[in-house]
Amino acid sequence: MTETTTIFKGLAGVVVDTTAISKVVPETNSLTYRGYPVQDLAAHCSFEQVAYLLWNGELPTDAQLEMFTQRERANRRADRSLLSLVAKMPDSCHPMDVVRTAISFLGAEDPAEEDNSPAANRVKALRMMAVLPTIVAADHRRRRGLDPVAPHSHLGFAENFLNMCFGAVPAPAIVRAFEVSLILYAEHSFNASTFAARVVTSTLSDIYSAVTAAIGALKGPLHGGANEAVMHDMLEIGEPARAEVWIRDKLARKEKVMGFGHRVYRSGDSRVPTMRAALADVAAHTGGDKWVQMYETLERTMNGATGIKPNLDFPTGPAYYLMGFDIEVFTPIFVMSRVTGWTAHIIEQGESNALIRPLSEYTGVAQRPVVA
Ligand SMILES: CC(=O)SCCNC(=O)CCNC(=O)[C@H](O)C(C)(C)COP(=O)(O)OP(=O)(O)OC[C@H]1O[C@@H](n2cnc3c(N)ncnc32)[C@H](O)[C@@H]1OP(=O)(O)O
Ligand SMILES: O=C([O-])CC(=O)C(=O)O
Repeated sequence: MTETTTIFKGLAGVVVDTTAISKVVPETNSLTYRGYPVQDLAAHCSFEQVAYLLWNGELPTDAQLEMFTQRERANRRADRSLLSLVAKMPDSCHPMDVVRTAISFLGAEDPAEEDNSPAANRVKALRMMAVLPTIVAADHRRRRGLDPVAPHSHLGFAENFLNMCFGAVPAPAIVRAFEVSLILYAEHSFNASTFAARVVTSTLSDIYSAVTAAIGALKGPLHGGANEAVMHDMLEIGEPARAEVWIRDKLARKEKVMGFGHRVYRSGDSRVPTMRAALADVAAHTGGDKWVQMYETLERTMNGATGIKPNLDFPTGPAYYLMGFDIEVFTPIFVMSRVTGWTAHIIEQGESNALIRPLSEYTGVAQRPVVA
């Protein structure tokens, strides 16, 4: 083992391991999943096809997709104990607490929890992907005082979730914009939540524990929680005409503007143009022009003042708001998508494992005796 005393705060710039799942190239502003540009996947694929790709390395044939879709649809129902657990969660807790608890409970219920083989983990990953929308939608409706809507086995993943949330499938343009957001959110190399999942997996712990840890990491506003923060900020701003002053004041107070900046990208997030176009489609269908204007003013002012560009959470915030979701459900939706990337990484980590345990430089009190 080689040791170094150089400290890379936040592991910035450190290459920790290899991965064959996705590649982020900040210089060319590109992101590929298993070699396919994410923009092409968003233009031509369903979320189910992308999940299959992440787990299996190749896009499915028609027959493979048919079998995969059937298995996903057959796993959508949450059992009574899980639904009653969701119903018992405090109204005051964040919906991310509900999904974190639900995944932990699924692990506790699974008699094969300790089987960490890739085959078993693929089965568990599909189950989590299939049941998470049922949990998120039931919790969303519960908070509105509504009964849950059961999953439908004849609807696609995105349509079924929207139907479970709103009791009807919205216009095709809204369904497609939502599905595009899921595809863009699915995977992003060694981000903080994926890394948390890999750390847990590296101890030979189980997939549910790793996903639970990842959900905890995603919740924070420097990571997935930013999509909610963006919309809270936009509502606080209220009108596009106030956006410029709002952002200048924020920067003058040296506060971070949520939805901007990225650890890896320096000249813009590769996924933003695709999601920005999806936001425009949603706004056109819902009369949400005001939020697009505010988006543009915030982007322009931030760029002029700092050169810092929006990340994916910036367009998804107003897009989800215009689709009709309560703000607190934005990050759980991110979980519904990213669970595919997390579990692909959990399987990859398991197949070539080394315990993840970095070093630290001690800066505390020098050694001293205990005086009895
Ligand atoms: C899906 C996702 O997880 S995407 C990320 C979502 N998170 C957010 O949108 C939260 C807001 N953004 C941020 O906090 C940051 O840009 C991060 C955490 C995403 C990445 O940050 P890091 O790589 O650690 O860079 P760091 O936070 O040190 O920023 C570098 C400089 O840019 C500034 N900066 C970076 N992002 C922002 C921002 N959003 N608003 C204002 N200033 C910013 C920092 O203040 C810092 O300035 P300084 O050098 O003068 O101190
Ligand atoms: O890569 C990151 O650090 C954060 C991010 O954009 C993501 O997880 O999608």
